[in-house]
Amino acid sequence: MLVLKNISVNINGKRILSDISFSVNHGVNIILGPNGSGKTTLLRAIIGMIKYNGEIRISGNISFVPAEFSSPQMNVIDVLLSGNKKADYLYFVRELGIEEFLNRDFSTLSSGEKKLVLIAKALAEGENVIMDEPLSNLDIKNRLKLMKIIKKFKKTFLITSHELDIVNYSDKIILLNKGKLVYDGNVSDLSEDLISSVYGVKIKKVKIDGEIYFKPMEYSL
Ligand SMILES: Nc1ncnc2c1ncn2[C@@H]1O[C@H](COP(=O)(O)OP(=O)(O)OP(=O)(O)O)[C@@H](O)[C@H]1O
Repeated sequence: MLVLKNISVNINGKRILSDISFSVNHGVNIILGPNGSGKTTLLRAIIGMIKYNGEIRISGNISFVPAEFSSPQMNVIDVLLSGNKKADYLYFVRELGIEEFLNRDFSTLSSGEKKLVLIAKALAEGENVIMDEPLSNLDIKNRLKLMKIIKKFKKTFLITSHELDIVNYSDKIILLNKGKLVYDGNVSDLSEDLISSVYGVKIKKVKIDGEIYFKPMEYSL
C-alpha cells in the first residue's frame, strides 16, 4: 500500500509537481498523463530518488523498473540475482515465457527482451511494484500477457503508461496534467471529456464485450 499526501517537487526553482495526494492498494494502478505531466518525477519521489515536500507512506518493500536503463555485460541470471537472491525469479521468468534468455548476456537482448527480464525481476522482488512505462518496447502479445499476469497477483502495482488500451485492466487510474492530479478513481467514472481535454485529442470511451476502452479519434478537439 502507498499513501501520498501533498507531494510537491521543485527542480532548479521550477515547480514540477503540485500538491499530489492519493493512495493505492493491492491491484493495478495506472498513472496516465501527457508528455511532461510529471509521471516519472512522481515515481522518482516515491522511490526516494529525488527530494519532495509532503509525506509518502509505504507498507512493504518496493521494486522499480525504470523507463530507460543501462545494459550491463552480465549474464541474465546474474542480472536477476543482483537484488534479493531469495526472490522466486524463475516463477516470473516462466510466467513471462523468457526462460530461453537465462543464459544470454543481458546486453545482447533486444530492448523488449531486456524489459521483460527487468519486469520479471521486479515482479519477483517487490510487494509494491513500480514500473515506468513497462509497456514501451513490448509487442501487443507481451503487453497483454504482462497485464494479465499482474492482474493475478496480490501486490500493489503502480505503473505509468501512454497506452490507453490497457485501462480496462486497472483498478485505479491516476491522471496527471501539468504536474497536478486531475483524476483519481476507477476507469468507469473517468469521462471522455476530461481525458480528451488533458491530452488535447478527441478521445471516445467505448465498450467492447463489456470492457471499457478509450480510443483516440482525431488530433483537433
Ligand atoms: N532535472 C530536471 N530539470 C529540469 N526540468 C525537469 C527535470 N526533471 C524533470 N523536469 C521537467 O519536469 C516535467 C515532468 O517531467 P517527467 O519526466 O516527470 O514527465 P512525464 O510525465 O514522465 O513525461 P513523459 O511522458 O514524456 O515521460 C517536464 O516538463 C520535465 O522537462
